[in-house]
Amino acid sequence: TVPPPVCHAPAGPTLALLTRGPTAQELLLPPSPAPTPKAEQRDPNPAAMATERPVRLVLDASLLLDPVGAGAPVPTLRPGAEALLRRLRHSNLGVAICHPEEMPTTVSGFLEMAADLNSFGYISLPAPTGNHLLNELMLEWSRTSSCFYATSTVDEDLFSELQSHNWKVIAVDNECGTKDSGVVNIGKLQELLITLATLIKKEIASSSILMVGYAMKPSREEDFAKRGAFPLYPSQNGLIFVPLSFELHLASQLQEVDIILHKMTDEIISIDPNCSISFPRGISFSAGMSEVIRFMEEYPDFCIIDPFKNISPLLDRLQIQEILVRLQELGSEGRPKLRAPHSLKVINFSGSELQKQLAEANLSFPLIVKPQVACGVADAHNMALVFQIEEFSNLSVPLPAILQEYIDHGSKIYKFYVIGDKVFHAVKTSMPNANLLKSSSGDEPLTFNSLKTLPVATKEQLLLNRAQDNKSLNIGVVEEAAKLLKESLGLTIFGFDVVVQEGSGDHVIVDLNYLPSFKEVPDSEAMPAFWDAIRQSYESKKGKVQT
Ligand SMILES: Nc1ncnc2c1ncn2[C@@H]1O[C@H](COP(=O)(O)OP(=O)(O)OP(=O)(O)O)[C@@H](O)[C@H]1O
Ligand SMILES: O=P(O)(O)O[C@H]1[C@H](O)[C@@H](O)[C@H](OP(=O)(O)O)[C@@H](OP(=O)(O)O)[C@H]1O
Ligand SMILES: [Mg+2]
Ligand SMILES: [Mg+2]
Repeated sequence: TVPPPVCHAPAGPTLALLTRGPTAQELLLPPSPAPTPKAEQRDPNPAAMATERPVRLVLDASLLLDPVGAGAPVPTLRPGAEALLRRLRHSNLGVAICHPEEMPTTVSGFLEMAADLNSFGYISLPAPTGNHLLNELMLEWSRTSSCFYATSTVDEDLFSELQSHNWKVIAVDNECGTKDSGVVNIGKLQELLITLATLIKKEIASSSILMVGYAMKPSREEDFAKRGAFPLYPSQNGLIFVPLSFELHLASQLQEVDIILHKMTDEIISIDPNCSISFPRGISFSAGMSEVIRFMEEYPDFCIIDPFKNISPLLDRLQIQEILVRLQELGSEGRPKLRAPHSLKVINFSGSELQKQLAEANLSFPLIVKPQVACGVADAHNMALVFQIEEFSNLSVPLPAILQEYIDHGSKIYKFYVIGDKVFHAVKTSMPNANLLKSSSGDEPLTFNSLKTLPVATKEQLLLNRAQDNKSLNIGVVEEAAKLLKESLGLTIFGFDVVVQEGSGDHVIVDLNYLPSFKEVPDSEAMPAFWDAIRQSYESKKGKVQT
């Protein structure tokens, strides 16, 4: 195969940019963020100026390779490096991995593969000779971008050459440290992102730039990050996002951060099902989240999205029911009724009074049975559809449970998402009418997990539904409910599920969720709404504190 063209800078030690195909500039780095419109069109909003200059980050090989495995036949990444690369991949920074040219190909190949996997560029750094250490491309970057060089190897000559061209050097975890005052020294790789974010924020030096520290489970972080939700390079409305690391000292991270964004239910260890949940009562959290809780007790004015007490009711399907019942005054003449399903809390399924209780709660079979605990623990989504009272014996749904009226809704569900002051909704296939499910369940309850094994309608059942005269959704009624929910819940981002009852056309809200994934909303709409919601929440909280 023809060796990739190598673009060499002028004589002397150069950075040979190994490229395949287009010239180094296009290939080496993923497209940098869109350049700001020309000065005359520049948005006066300082946050818009945040997109003034692309930010480029060059990672030296020493930062990523596991020093313990040095010289091993197969190179390995240092602990934490894989997470760092994954986060940088979605950071909207221009990133390149740099390694000495004379490095064994087993190692350089490994790094080049890591670069390719993460859509980074890579730079092969020939042995330093003479006094020119930067090649033309890096010099050009210095002129057009804010540039950062992160390494675990001290090279004073390279550092001073970089700094003379306005590069910021970050030295990570190097034993001897560096005398050079301009170099930012940090102890652990996990500190790199927040250090970088702090430097970027300082570089932009606009008071409107806000740093958001987020805490959620890795899979949820990845889902958001892949959509571009967490840029390290300021979003269009001036937000910078960094992961909060529970392995580092929290207070020092929060000194740099303006907002905490969290999904506390991802950090729940257990919930006491026998006590009514009222944060913090009934809930035990991970050590990391417990530290965030203590921090908020000490600094109640710190902006957190969202306050634990506001989220707490959404962990409890009984409290969700109480919230939804309050909405029922909404209905008005000539418009579909918006309501909660009839429901009843039970602490066991064998109560002799059960039949009587059901009648008092205006409940008849089929019933959908859900754990009272709505999320945060593994079995929060273990449910059952029960067609007759006999099927309650040995029912596997966690107790206490909520028995809910099952609404025949033609297997169509409307997932509404309130993101700041915007309301989105998506239509998804849902469970079919009860008669279609009963036939397949004999005299047994239909048990399922709503996240993993929801018994949604089959193609045939969907066709059957088509024939029905399904009442359509009245968006106005639901958007009014969304507005009321937002005011009463005090939440920045939440979701709720609406089904339209066949026959009556009642709009029934069957579920309420905190910080859902709103996967169905296109990124181009969801991300700006997500960022605006965060900034609005911050500004309204700050406004309240100042008054
Ligand atoms: N009362 C009801 N009548 C008819 N169908 C229902 C009812 N409640 C729930 N469903 C159906 O079951 C699905 C799961 O129920 P629900 O949304 O309450 O579970 P969840 O575990 O809270 O799900 P999520 O992941 O949305 O939080 C709903 O999406 C809907 O398809
Ligand atoms: O994982 P727990 O704490 O049990 O709570 C779930 C929520 O109840 C669901 O609403 C989430 O699904 P969506 O993000 O699609 O709404 C669901 O998100 P996930 O399916 O991405 O994990 C969970 O957050
Ligand atoms: Mg739901
Ligand atoms: Mg839910």
